[in-house]
Amino acid sequence: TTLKEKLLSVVKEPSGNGKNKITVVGVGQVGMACAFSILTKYVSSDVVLIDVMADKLKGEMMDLQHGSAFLKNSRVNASTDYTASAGSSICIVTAGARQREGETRLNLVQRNTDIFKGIIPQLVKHSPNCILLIVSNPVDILTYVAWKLSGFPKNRVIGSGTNLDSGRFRFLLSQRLSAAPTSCHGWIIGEHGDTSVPVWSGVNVAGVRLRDLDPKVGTEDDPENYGDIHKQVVSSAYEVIKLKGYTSWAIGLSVANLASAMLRNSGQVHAVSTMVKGFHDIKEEVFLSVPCILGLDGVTSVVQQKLTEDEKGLLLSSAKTMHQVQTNLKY
Ligand SMILES: NC(=O)c1ccc[n+]([C@@H]2O[C@H](COP(=O)([O-])OP(=O)(O)OC[C@H]3O[C@@H](n4cnc5c(N)ncnc54)[C@H](O)[C@@H]3O)[C@@H](O)[C@H]2O)c1
Ligand SMILES: O=C1N[C@](c2ccsc2)(c2cccc(Nc3ccc(F)cc3)n2)CC(O)=C1Sc1ccccc1Cl
Repeated sequence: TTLKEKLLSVVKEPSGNGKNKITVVGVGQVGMACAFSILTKYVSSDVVLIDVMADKLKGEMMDLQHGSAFLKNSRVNASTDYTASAGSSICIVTAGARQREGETRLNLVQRNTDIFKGIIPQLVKHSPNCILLIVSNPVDILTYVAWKLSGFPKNRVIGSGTNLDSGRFRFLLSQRLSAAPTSCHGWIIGEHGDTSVPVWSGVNVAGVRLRDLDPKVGTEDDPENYGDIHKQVVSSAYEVIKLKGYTSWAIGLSVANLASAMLRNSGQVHAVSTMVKGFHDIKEEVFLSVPCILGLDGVTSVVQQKLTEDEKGLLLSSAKTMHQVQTNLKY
């Protein structure tokens, strides 16, 4: 008998996975920030990393495993083989190619779509009941691609969308108002990134809408230029890239927050990318961000915001752009 057999008498062999198993595909800057945030915020005690770079993958796994004693005994595993992801409740996809100098967005989208062809069917095969949470860019289009490749119902294919945009907006607004970011309520919807849509009519602190105090808030002729806050959401993304070469912590924390909301079946509302055909007169099958109620089934409800004609117009033009790019994709 081995020392272990002398030490322990088995009552029952431990069964499969816990209910909070999360797989992260792509162990680059974003994927590792997601994994680290999930582990340190105790969102999951069972994280699996997947990538094609075997050495980087093993190194990141080992480095996180060595912290297990400080992570409430969370388990971290890694493999280039998708069998390791089996039974995941959430699969987070951050894998992707970086935009090359002068590369068109459409070319990058096709390259990332080709990468997704090797990822999504594998995740689906081993975790047929999971929620797919897409982070790779362009996130709204790639969430549509993941939905098409997975065959999942639309409630279980979610893009991080404008969750990060909204988080940056709330931080910047909190700086202007000297109130905590969690007390500054503002929703950025639509296409993630440069052409996102701030819903100024809903921006409020304790239910007091800034628009009710000053109808010019967020407009071009607002003497205090609150509209600059949304411009800064975009410019700060470029500034972080210029300063450190990539972004990681904010996106990692926002993705961990989404995972937590779903795993706790919380019903929390988050701006995430979902299939918006039928909302706000959108006729195309596209994914854009709107406020969604999140739970164990992914997106269970969409909040029907009252939008101005301008806000609706911006959404519709994003829907058209998405649709055009999507119809040119080969997958
Ligand atoms: N949605 C958002 O708000 C948001 C914010 C920041 C970054 N991003 C996006 O996240 C993505 C990742 O960014 P990053 O800085 O981590 O990039 P990165 O280059 O550091 O990491 C990408 C990782 O993907 C892996 N990979 C490539 N092909 C793969 C495949 N076929 N299977 C598995 N893994 C594969 C690479 O090996 C690499 O480790 C980019 O598309 C970026 O634009 C999105
Ligand atoms: O914080 C970021 N960093 C990225 C980044 C991370 C590593 S390399 C570039 C970023 C920063 C700036 C621009 C930009 N554009 C882009 C467009 C389409 C793509 F397919 C990929 C990237 N992307 C990726 C990204 O989506 C973000 S959020 C972001 C970007 C632009 C405007 C507003 C926001 Cl809230």
